Amino acid sequence: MSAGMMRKATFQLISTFDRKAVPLLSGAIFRVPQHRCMHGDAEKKSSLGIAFTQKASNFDQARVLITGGLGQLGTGLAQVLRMEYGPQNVVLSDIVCPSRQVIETGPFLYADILDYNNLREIVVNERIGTIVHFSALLSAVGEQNVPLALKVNIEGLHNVLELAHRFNLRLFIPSTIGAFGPSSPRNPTPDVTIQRPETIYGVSKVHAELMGEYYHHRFGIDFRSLRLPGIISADTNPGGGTTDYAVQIFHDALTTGHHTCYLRPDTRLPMMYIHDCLRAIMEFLDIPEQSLRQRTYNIQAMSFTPAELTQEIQKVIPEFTISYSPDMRQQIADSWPQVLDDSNARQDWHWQHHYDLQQLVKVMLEKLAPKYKIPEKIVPDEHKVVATQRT
Ligand SMILES: NC(=O)c1ccc[n+]([C@@H]2O[C@H](COP(=O)([O-])OP(=O)(O)OC[C@H]3O[C@@H](n4cnc5c(N)ncnc54)[C@H](O)[C@@H]3O)[C@@H](O)[C@H]2O)c1
Ligand SMILES: C[C@@H](O)[C@H](N)C(=O)O
Repeated sequence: MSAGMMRKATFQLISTFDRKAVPLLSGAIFRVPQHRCMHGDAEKKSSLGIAFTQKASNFDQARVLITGGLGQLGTGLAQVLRMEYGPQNVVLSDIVCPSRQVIETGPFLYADILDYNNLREIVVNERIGTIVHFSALLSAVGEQNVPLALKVNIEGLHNVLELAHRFNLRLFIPSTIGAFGPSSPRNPTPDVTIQRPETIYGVSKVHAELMGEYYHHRFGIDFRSLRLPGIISADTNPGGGTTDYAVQIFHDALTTGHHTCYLRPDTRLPMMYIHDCLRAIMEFLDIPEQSLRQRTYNIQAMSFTPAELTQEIQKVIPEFTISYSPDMRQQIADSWPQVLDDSNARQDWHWQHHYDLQQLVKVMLEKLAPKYKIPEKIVPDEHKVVATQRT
């Protein structure tokens, strides 16, 4: 399949989420790095001492490994990467059982982020050139099991950094709004400011940002990170964070008609529709190194409170109701940014979000209604999502 056809196919895939709101994903993202094992053309000498150039074949192309790939973000990213680069060139991995669909759509491997030798074996055997490191315990589950969060989020990170160093891998590790704390400015929160998070998740993500940047400066590793808001998706479930209500509320609106929210009605947090998130990752990884003034960028799309989200849902489902019963997640949310300042991302690599609150509500209801066998007319035509290119 030609590159153009692949991009068209990617667009078609994306258009199953939302027919018009996502543009074509651009050019080559994962340039083949100078892998120490075998990548690229190489000057070799035969046993007779005759020099010849060994051409890189498809077999020698560097490939992408996604760790923690069966969570909320991994399968979606694998889908878009595979449409661009071929199913075999993107290896999903996790420690949980893959669905039949995962097994049928491309390579999947068991990979415990705490098992360095197994990871090294995978990098060598699978000719990995880029790691997208998604394995983590999120903010709420991290607080419930701090020893495990320390292991997965910090020891796991060290394993990935060591592999990147040894094999000269490219490394993308998402960070989060949770990397800020109560002493950070909250509205807006700039890229470089006080970072004193009060969750083990946040502490481990600041550690990841700093360690990644250290490995970049010290060893030249192409480390990149985006501080993501709460991600909202209709296709996958969130993994135990503080922003999860903003997904569950849509399921409740279409089933029971009532949502009990664990946050107060006025709790404002940055959020993003999954398409914008996946597109941001793809675009960010495609930026030439010299265009990046920093290695870790904030990205922002929308910020809303549970009360504002409810109002927007009620425009489509007027009988929907909400009640509030704040729990320990309230304290976490109160320490996080309300709005991220992402002006550096917008300036350096032209980041733009496409989905605002109104479009988010429409696309989520449109996508979830058929899953609950609710006629699509729940979203009246005038509320259907239309393409928007925000300027
Ligand atoms: N989803 C969001 O709202 C959001 C926002 C900001 C940043 N992020 C970051 O993006 C990344 C992916 O997020 P997500 O929402 O898909 O997370 P998730 O919780 O849904 O998935 C994490 C995955 O890590 C796996 N995992 C746990 N322990 C592991 C181990 N020992 N070895 C290998 N894998 C292990 C889990 O099985 C799970 O599938 C995380 O690093 C997260 O911090 C997510
Ligand atoms: C914000 C993000 O890091 C995750 N959804 C959490 O709430 O923990």
